[in-house]
Amino acid sequence: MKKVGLVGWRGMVGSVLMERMREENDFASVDPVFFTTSQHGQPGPDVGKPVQPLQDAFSIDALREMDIIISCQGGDYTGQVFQPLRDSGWDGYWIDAASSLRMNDDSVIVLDPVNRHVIDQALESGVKNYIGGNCTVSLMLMAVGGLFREGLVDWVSAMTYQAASGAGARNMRELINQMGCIRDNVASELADPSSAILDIDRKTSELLRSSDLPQSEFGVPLAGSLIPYIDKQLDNGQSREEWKAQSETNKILGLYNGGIIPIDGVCVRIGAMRCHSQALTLKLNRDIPMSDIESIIAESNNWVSVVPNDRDVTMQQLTPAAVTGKLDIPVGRLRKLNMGNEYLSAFTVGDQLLWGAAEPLRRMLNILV
Ligand SMILES: NC(=O)C1=CN([C@@H]2O[C@H](COP(=O)(O)OP(=O)(O)OC[C@H]3O[C@@H](n4cnc5c(N)ncnc54)[C@H](OP(=O)(O)O)[C@@H]3O)[C@@H](O)[C@H]2O)C=CC1
Ligand SMILES: N[C@@H](CC(=O)OP(=O)(O)O)C(=O)O
Repeated sequence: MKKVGLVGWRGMVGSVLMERMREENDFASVDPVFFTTSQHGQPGPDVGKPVQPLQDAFSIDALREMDIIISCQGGDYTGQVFQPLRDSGWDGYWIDAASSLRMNDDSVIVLDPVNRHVIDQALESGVKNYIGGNCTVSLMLMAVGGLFREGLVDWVSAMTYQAASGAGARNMRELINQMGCIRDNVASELADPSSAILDIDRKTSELLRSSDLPQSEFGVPLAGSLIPYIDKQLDNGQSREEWKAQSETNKILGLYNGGIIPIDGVCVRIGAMRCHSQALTLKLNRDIPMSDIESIIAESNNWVSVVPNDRDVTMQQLTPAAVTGKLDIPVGRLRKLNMGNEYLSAFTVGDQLLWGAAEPLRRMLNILV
């Protein structure tokens, strides 16, 4: 049985990974060793079989014992440990949720329902680093990867509606605290049906602009507002999150050696908890019937489904509230746009911690064992 070192399993992404591994009985087929940066020596988690006490995640000697390491600990940890571990001669498989190694030539971005062929080729040629993609990119490809696979896509514009979870656990808490604070601020007016809505609105706006609203994580209000900027600012005017769309998608699809498909858009943080949504405009290279488009999308993997472009069904099925905590990838609002029959609109929702983070890593581990 392969020795698998798990780092970052206590964090938000790591906990979702642990949940999925328990659900799928993955621990039965590996010999798991749990690492920590802060709780060295404490008992390991319950995974249905005895495990050693927690190992020191900074010990190169302990890490070197592993056949496979799977890290959800974040980019700083990867930056500190990965290269010294490789320099020590360790030749095992490194699976990582962090973005640090994604674009390296000796790494593959894993999303096996979309790029199993790329993964298989890399395994054959001896690649040892398998990195989870950016959540927004992975969710977009789980949704409309079939159209790329069929060679139908000229370009894509992705306008995103990204959940608080992408910014971290503390940000999720802050979003709820902001919501509670906004409600509490006008509780008496809300209880009185005759109170004036413009008074409620004025008090709420004043609170949003004041320092009384908790905002140490986001820096600004998210509840009752939105943030049209995610990740770092780049010199070309894109945010780093927007830059990832084209670079990571083309790498996942194995297109980075030529024939790049342009992908660009605006990434926006909204007050959802853990589901990212995206409004896509796809420029197709020919006019194909909607029924063919729907079948290509629906048949491209086991998790995607087409939601009919009907108001009631859309409101019930194509929302973060409906999708949260599930592996389902619904795609709806499919229609040809006024610009012409080659212009397709689509809206998709996906759980940012499942297919957006933990699930591709879990599946890569299973490919290796
Ligand atoms: N692919 C993607 O789209 C996504 C990737 N990520 C990546 O995953 C990384 C980890 O993100 P995330 O899971 O949000 O990080 P967290 O902050 O939730 O956890 C990171 C680590 O913090 C330590 N920790 C300290 N206190 C606690 C506590 N009270 N509860 C749990 N853990 C604690 C744990 O390490 P220890 O046990 O060593 O103390 C834990 O592994 C990110 O940095 C990013 O690189 C994140 C989101 C999406
Ligand atoms: N940037 C994403 C989350 C994330 O961690 O992305 P990445 O794995 O590319 O750093 C978001 O904020 O929603």
